[in-house]
Amino acid sequence: MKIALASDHGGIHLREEIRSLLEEMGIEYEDFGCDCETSVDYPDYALPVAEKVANGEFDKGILICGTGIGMSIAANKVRGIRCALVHDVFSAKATREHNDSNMLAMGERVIGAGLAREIAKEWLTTEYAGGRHANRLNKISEFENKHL
Ligand SMILES: O=C(CO)[C@H](O)[C@H](O)[C@H](O)COP(=O)(O)O
Repeated sequence: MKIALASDHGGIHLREEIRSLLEEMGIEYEDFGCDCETSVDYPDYALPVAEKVANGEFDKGILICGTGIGMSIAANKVRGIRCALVHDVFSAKATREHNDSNMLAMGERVIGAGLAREIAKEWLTTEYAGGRHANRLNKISEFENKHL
């Protein structure tokens, strides 16, 4: 599994935590920034990283900003992306099993490092359940193919 990782200025500390988690878990990743503590615009990070996941260059992506909201809104504009904004472990598991989410967004100003690590770990290790959920995802794909 290869993970694409990015944050804006509001998520750099949590991004460091996720980097060390990925290293501990032995998961390959590439960090796409941001590189500075000055203010940047989250779509400049969310959109290119989401495109790399959508085109298969990376298996999944993790995005962090102050709330995770801006990153998730931007990433979900890319066809084929199912980016889940998650701040609890139950939802991390559910969104992999039910939504086959291929991107995870979290907010550094919302949760602490310990919880973020637990969420990411659950999300990275939970498999998609398929079955009835596939019908629902197909409906989203059909809409995307028709309208985007
Ligand atoms: O998009 C967001 C909120 O929905 C992110 O949390 C950003 O990190 C945040 O908006 C950045 O805010 P700042 O006041 O410019 O640091």
